Amino acid sequence: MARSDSFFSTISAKKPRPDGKPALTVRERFSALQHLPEFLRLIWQTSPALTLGNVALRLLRAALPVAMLYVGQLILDTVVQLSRQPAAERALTPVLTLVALEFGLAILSDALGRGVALLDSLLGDLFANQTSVRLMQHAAELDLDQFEDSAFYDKLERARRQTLSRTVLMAQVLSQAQDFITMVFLAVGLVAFNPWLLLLLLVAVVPAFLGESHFNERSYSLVHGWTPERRELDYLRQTGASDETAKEVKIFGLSGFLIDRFRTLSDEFYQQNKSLVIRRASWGTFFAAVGAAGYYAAYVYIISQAVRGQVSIGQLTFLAGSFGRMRGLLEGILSRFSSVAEGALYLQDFFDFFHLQPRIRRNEGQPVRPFPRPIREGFRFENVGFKYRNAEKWALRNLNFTLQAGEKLALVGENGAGKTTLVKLLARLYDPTEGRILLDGHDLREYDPAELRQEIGVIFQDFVRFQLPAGQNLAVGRIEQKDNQPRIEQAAQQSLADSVIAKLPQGYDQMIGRRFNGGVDLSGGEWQKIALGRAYMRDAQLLILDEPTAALDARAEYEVFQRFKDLTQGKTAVLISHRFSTVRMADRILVIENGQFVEIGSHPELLARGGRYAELFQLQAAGYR
Ligand SMILES: Nc1ncnc2c1ncn2[C@@H]1O[C@H](COP(=O)(O)OP(=O)(O)OP(=O)(O)O)[C@@H](O)[C@H]1O
Repeated sequence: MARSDSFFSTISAKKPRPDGKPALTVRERFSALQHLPEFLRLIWQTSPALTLGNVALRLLRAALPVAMLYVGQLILDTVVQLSRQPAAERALTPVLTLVALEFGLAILSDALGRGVALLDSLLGDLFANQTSVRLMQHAAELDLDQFEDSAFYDKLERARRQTLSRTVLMAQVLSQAQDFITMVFLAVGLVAFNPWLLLLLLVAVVPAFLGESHFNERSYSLVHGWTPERRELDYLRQTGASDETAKEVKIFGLSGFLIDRFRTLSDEFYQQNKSLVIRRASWGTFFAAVGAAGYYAAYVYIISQAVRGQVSIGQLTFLAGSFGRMRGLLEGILSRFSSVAEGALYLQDFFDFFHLQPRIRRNEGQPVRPFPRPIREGFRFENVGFKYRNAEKWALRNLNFTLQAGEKLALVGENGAGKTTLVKLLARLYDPTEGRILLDGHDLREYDPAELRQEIGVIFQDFVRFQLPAGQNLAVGRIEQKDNQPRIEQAAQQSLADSVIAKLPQGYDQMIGRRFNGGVDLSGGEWQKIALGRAYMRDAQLLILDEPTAALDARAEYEVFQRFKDLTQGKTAVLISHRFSTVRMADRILVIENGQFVEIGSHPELLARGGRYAELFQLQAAGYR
């Protein structure tokens, strides 16, 4: 074994982790244990009754091993005593009573063990379910911006993987307490006989503990450092075989490329992990031998005491049994201790995720401005600039204009000009990096974001194709109304989705999307009509359609916008489209280029001005001539 790979070199030197960070110090490892109380509180909150029951059964079970060993001692001593008596006086009853007692204890121990396992599994399932719910709830509160950060994804991923494995940690912590109590009982007998035996026990077992905890830390570091790659592995696995990607993977013949990448990454992880588990197994064997040597030294000592007549045969079995069990328990406790500490390291990731706070939220302690009903003045952009997280370039800069109440405003600009970004700022999915947006004269940040979003209906170009029945797919626009069939049908009519749904074998109850049984997929334009219906489900004061009509044929798009104009009478609306035949229907058109304001005005005004809009319009019109 190379020097740099040996156990002693890795335990003494601070070797960098695979993610480039230095290995964790012993102190860091111990400090992770501070998360245990919070973790235990979560378990308690999951089900106080199951937790109490579990603890009670474990306490009872903790006392059984010493009781059984003691009964064993009594049995042997009674047998020896009886064997020395004249044959006629040898009554079996006292021995049989003791054997019956030991039998009873054995049955009880087994029943308690099964009871504990049952409660562990019930509590574990509940805990995993509740944690998944909390995870989804918390993720829903976070900002969009946080979802676009890869470090955030790593945290989310680690927290997600935690939900199941944490139930193992729970059982480990509880077993730890149980075994500790058993050990205290056993130690009392052993110390009374000879306190040095306890010391011998510690000396025999501690090296194994140090080895275990060292390798646990290495394995945590490996797994932690590999989070991004493991995410990539999941991504590759899914991309290689999923309904969403199958089409392009086949057409472009990508499977080889994806499989190669998967193989390279997974092999690399396998190799690193393999070398770790081999070293772990080798050192583990050595330390187990040290432990066994300690046990046999003690055994020889106890036997010699028995031969000298200083302890009875019964005591010999009791002491040897106690020592053997204690060794097992202590080894178990110590090695479990390092996996508990390792589990606590993972807990850190788990709680880290839950401690992430959204920035865009209701200001605690400050009065919230009620949302204006109706909006009187509109939205005013004052010198608004926005830069995406980790981006060099400004997506929007120096934006000054007013979206007047009741106005239909179209946004025009080339790909990447910043149109969608502007809409996201209006919906407060992000806050401006500089400048501010005023609604009726007050900063958007003074309103409750939840209320603001209720008053805004946005359909994005990359709207979600929910794998849900057709009716519910529309109802997601206002999910509280999911059982209001007339309302859903009205929205379908308004968005032209009604004719799509009429063709489905099960109408509004037809599952759409191919993921689930009996699902029917729709064409791009048909999906868009469904998504548009979501906008009509809302009673929003501001409606935003960010190119949700790109896949509609020209006639359908024309009709959609004609209706949109009629149906949103008196409401404020923002439309994004690359088709000028649609754009010209708006009251005013805002042209942006590279995130900057270029011009604003009605279609005739902008044409007359002969600026950028006129140029783009002529360009498109020329294509049709
Ligand atoms: N989540 C993001 N993170 C980083 N940069 C982004 C993100 N989304 C958009 N951008 C960048 O911000 C700029 C503006 O993008 P935006 O989506 O607002 O353009 P758009 O005008 O809507 O374009 P299109 O007509 O193609 O839909 C682009 O340069 C884009 O690359």
